[in-house]
Amino acid sequence: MSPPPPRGRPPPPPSRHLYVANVGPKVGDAAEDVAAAFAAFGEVAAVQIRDPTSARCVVSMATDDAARDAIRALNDAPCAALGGRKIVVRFAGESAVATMDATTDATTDATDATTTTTKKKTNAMTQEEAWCVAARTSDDLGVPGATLILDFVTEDEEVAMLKSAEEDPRWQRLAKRRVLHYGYAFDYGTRDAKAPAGAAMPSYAAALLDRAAALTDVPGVERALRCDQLTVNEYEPGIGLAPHVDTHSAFGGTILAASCGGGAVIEFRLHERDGDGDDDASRRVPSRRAAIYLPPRSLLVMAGEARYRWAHYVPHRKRDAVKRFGGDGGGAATEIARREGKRVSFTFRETRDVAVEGPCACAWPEACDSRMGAAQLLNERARPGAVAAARRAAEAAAAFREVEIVDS
Ligand SMILES: O=C(O)CCC(=O)C(=O)O
Ligand SMILES: [Fe+2]
Repeated sequence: MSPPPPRGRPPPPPSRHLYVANVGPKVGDAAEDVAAAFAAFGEVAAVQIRDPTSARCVVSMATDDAARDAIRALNDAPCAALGGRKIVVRFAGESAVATMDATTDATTDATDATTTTTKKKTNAMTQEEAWCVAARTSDDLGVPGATLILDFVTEDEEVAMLKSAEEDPRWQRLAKRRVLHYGYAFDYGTRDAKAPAGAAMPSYAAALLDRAAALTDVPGVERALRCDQLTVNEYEPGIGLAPHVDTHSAFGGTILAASCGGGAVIEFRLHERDGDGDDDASRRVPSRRAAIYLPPRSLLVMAGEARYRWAHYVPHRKRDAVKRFGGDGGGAATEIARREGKRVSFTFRETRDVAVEGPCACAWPEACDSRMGAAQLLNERARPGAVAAARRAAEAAAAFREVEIVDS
């Protein structure tokens, strides 16, 4: 008798094509998010996503070496660029690449972030659908506590703010953008701001914050004058910011973000969980997404749910899909806004000190680092049950705090 054939198939030989799992629209990633995550290892030639329900894709790097480096760094490890989710990365077999070629609805050519769409299936997903089409107004956005004020910054102020930032010698270079801090320096490791930034709040801040505090019917502006920290982010076209909730323990309840230079979309993502849930994907996919276009000289005020419960995110792409002003759904309701110039955002926050003020007491413990460790926040996407456990811990902590308050 001849020996039984070896079990399983041999692994595909090295190539520039990668099979990537736990990544894709099903778990909340647009093709450009995926391209941005892999771009750290070299040029990304294409990201192919099979359909809108897929959590797998084929990423084609420009070279075999870049593909090998991506496997080494990303396989079976939490991917920081994709919200800390653990992903699988292997060389793709010919069949995976061929299957994608035959059925792919959207291929993002990540080198210039243009999208070619081949409708080979009737339910074809276009890249614009994978994007979250952005509202023009915060009423339309529908995220409680988020208010956009158009033309808040005057043209003269915009010029002065950009000039003042440009001339500041303290710029800090991050992987994809430059940042500058005033008042207190934001620490990208702890996500806290405790150390003096080496510069007081700039001279333009007082007038802006005074005017913000005087706005009527804007939740949160009553705290504007407490802002003692400013972070300036400079984004080249195509660069974004990973989804995050600004640390509850480190910053107060109102965040104000002024946009200068260029516009961009900011997307809000809500991760709701029903009970313990045993569907892994339902824990990772945002249950709601809503985006809004931030034109130059606008001010976005985030308070309440928008600040504490929803993550915000600037997608890495050169074009945004935006609703037309006054669009009623008839005709072409969506237009493409190109990110042409640099966008420089000015984010004003109020620092807080847990040692003095105690932990955050917001109503959303599942998004609250005061009650959930930062590592746990990252892990919860990968580890079933972590959210429920954290929620139980948070409830226990809240109950304990109530006792403390009653006793004092
Ligand atoms: O660029 C923006 O408007 C957002 C900046 C932001 O979210 C932050 O600095 O935490
Ligand atoms: Fe933020």
